[in-house]
Amino acid sequence: MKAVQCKEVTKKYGRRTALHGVSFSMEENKIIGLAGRNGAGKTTLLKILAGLLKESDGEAEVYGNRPFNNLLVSANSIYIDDQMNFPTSLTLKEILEEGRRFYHNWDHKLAMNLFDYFGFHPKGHHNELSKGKESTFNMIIGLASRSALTIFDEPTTGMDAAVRKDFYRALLKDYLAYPRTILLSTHHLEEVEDLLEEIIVLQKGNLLLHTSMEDMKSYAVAVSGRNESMPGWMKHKVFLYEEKQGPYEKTIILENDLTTVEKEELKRNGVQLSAVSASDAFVYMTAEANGKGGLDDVFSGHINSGSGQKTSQL
Ligand SMILES: Nc1ncnc2c1ncn2[C@@H]1O[C@H](COP(=O)(O)OP(=O)(O)OP(=O)(O)O)[C@@H](O)[C@H]1O
Repeated sequence: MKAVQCKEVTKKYGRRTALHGVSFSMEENKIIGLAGRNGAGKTTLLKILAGLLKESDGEAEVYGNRPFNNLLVSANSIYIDDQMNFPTSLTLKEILEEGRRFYHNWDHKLAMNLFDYFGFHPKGHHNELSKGKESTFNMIIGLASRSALTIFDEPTTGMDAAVRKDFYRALLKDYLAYPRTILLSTHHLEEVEDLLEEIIVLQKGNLLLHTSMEDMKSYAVAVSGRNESMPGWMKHKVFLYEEKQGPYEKTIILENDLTTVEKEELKRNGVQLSAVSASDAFVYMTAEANGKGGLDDVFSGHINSGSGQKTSQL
């Protein structure tokens, strides 16, 4: 059975459309990443799948059920983000007890072991935690719930590097022991790319890509060399990014569909081919061609300000 199925899911907030007819499906028992630039629609999509928001058009299904206001879906899924609120009257330990009562797969031993490992005080309160500690506590709930669909929306906000590493390890260990469908949105693809089996990329509310992590790792290739060494057929390739290195040389990031013959010709011409990591490929493929030039232009004063005046040279 599909864990998630989205058919032409659209979400409008008033006149703003956050998702434009997004369609994809996810097999169960996989760890899938959701990536996209700020405002791409990640949280909106995840909240629809968690049943917290209703799609304006199209259909989202979680294990064959429409998630909005659906108790069956709520009982079998969990949505973790950095805005979770708990009754202030409850201690941290009491919150975990409540988790045990609500989630039928809840592993209280795991919850308490992680609670102790990360140094929480049983009588502490959620609203007194630092940002990183709050995310760590929420992550414990997400893992211990062992929900069939576990959704982490930017779960590492505020966590320091060591805690993030612990979180990824705990997630992987527990997933291997108790496979379930885990959907994880992140702005730090480089940190999770070895954890993910698939990746979904949203751009401005549209589905840009849904592919295996293996394919994402070879999605793009960097081609560097002298301008005259680039064969004419290159212009028919999909350029993700191009940068001049002085007047005679350049580096081009291409979608990696080069044939063996093409690669050999490039090498014979002295052009260097190098791999592009999945996280770099993501940055290139979602870079905005906004007509404003690059960041370098901002600092060299080439961008027009809103008033049409040139900004001053820094
Ligand atoms: N409650 C809301 N009312 C109006 N517009 C909203 C609301 N929530 C989100 N939006 C808009 O919908 C779009 C998608 O927002 P969303 O939070 O889903 O993106 P995101 O990919 O999670 O962003 P980020 O990475 O910055 O968290 C944005 O343009 C945002 O301004």
